[in-house]
Amino acid sequence: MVSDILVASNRGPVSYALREADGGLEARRGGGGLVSGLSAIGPDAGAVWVCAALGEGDREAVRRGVSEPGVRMLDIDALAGEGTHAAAYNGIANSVLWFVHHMLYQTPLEPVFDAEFRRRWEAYRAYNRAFAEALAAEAAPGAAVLIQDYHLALAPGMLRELRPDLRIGHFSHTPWAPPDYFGMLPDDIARELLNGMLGADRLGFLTRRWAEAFTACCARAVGGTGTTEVGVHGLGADAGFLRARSREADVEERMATLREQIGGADRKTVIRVDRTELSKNIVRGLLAYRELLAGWPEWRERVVHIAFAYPSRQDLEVYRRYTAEVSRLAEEINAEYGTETWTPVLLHVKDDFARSLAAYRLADVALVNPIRDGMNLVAKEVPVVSDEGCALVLSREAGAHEELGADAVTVNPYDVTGTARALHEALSMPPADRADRTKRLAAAATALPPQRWFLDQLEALRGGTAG
Ligand SMILES: O=P(O)(O)OC[C@H]1O[C@H](O[C@H]2O[C@H](CO)[C@@H](O)[C@H](O)[C@H]2O)[C@H](O)[C@@H](O)[C@@H]1O
Ligand SMILES: O=c1ccn([C@@H]2O[C@H](COP(=O)(O)OP(=O)(O)O)[C@@H](O)[C@H]2O)c(=O)[nH]1
Repeated sequence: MVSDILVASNRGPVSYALREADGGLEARRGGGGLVSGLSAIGPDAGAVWVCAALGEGDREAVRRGVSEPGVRMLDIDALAGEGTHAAAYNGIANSVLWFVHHMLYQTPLEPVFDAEFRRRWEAYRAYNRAFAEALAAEAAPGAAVLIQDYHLALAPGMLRELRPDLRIGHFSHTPWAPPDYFGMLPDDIARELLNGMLGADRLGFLTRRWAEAFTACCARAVGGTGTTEVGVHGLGADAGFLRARSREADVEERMATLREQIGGADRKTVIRVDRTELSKNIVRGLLAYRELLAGWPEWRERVVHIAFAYPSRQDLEVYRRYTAEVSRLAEEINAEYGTETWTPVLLHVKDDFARSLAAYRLADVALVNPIRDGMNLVAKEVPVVSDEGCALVLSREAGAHEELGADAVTVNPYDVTGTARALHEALSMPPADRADRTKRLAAAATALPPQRWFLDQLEALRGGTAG
């Protein structure tokens, strides 16, 4: 199969689970914002989406030749050697590059760039090469290839060598680290990474801030960005899809269940929906909620915090520890403040998109307080779906803050007391003000819908109007 438009990313639009009962394969929607954004494009665009097999179910699907239209899954371990995917995805992408861009290291102890790191880097190269080779084989002459994210930073340069005829784009869904922080990477690795990306004709970022940080890193480490164009495309929410999906029966059912769990009809709700991800700052969010109950006792019995923290990157020990800490803290708050008739925190850890939409619809306040976040689509989805208006408490370090800051209650994510105060302010917002702000937030959140976001990049890459 040769195609004129290719998309490449680690996580694809579906993943497969093996059914224990009969050994059959069950397809599920992939999680996270990259998939939410790109799925909206759909197979109608004529694009082929090349992605990695992420678990045993996916690998079995590749072996059995099971696939979805327009999706081509790569079994990286079969192509590049057993263990390559885990070493590249867990060992480099998520525990080095993600940590650098989100500035997550606790620097007295980490990072340590030693011989083990170099071995994992080899695997990261092999993983990128497997993608580059698959893309080179699938692409029609002169095709446009849009490579996604930090997992695939080397693929643009490798693909350029294999197929100089292609138009190659790369898009970063994460923040980009400022030069002083990026400078922690060994110099040769930093240069290899930047030069790999600069193999693309065009690089895209979610905000001007991340694009400028990238350009500054290039200026320092490799003397500039050369002929590669750098553009900004602020991925927005898909209003049509979200509004229709959030009115379906399964969402209504979940709203009823949530209302039961909340208790009293006049109780207010503060919601959050995230992967259990270090950068999402869930622990400080819970600490802030506890300070709200301590410092503004009038909210006791009158508010419930619904926290959806669905599993993410559980192969990494630091994520497992973080997940346990989130549960421990939620239990502690419930033990400290809960009564016979009131559970202050409802923590749910199972990935359930319909339930998330139900929470979006009924929330009074949404808490989005990441330490750093490329965009944060949850902040954009809530105002689109909300039934009666929802106040948004938003970290100034989320990419979404550039577009939504004017109508949100802004917080410094490290300032727990400030976040507690912001929650109080948001809960106290007069309903008319809240509804007006929600309308403006929804308009800003949908300014660049995913389909447009994708087509703008495609046009710019093919030499049309730059975004
Ligand atoms: O694939 P995972 O390891 O499970 O992680 C999920 C995704 O997380 C990151 O998403 C980012 O993309 C969003 C859309 O542009 C953006 O709103 C958000 O701020 C980012 O965190 C990651 O960049 C993706 O590659 C992952 O698939
Ligand atoms: O149970 C859920 C809850 C949410 N989401 C979606 O996951 C995405 C999270 O994207 P965001 O940009 O906020 O953060 P990321 O997880 O990509 O860092 C949003 O589109 C959510 O609607 C999901 O797939 N399953």
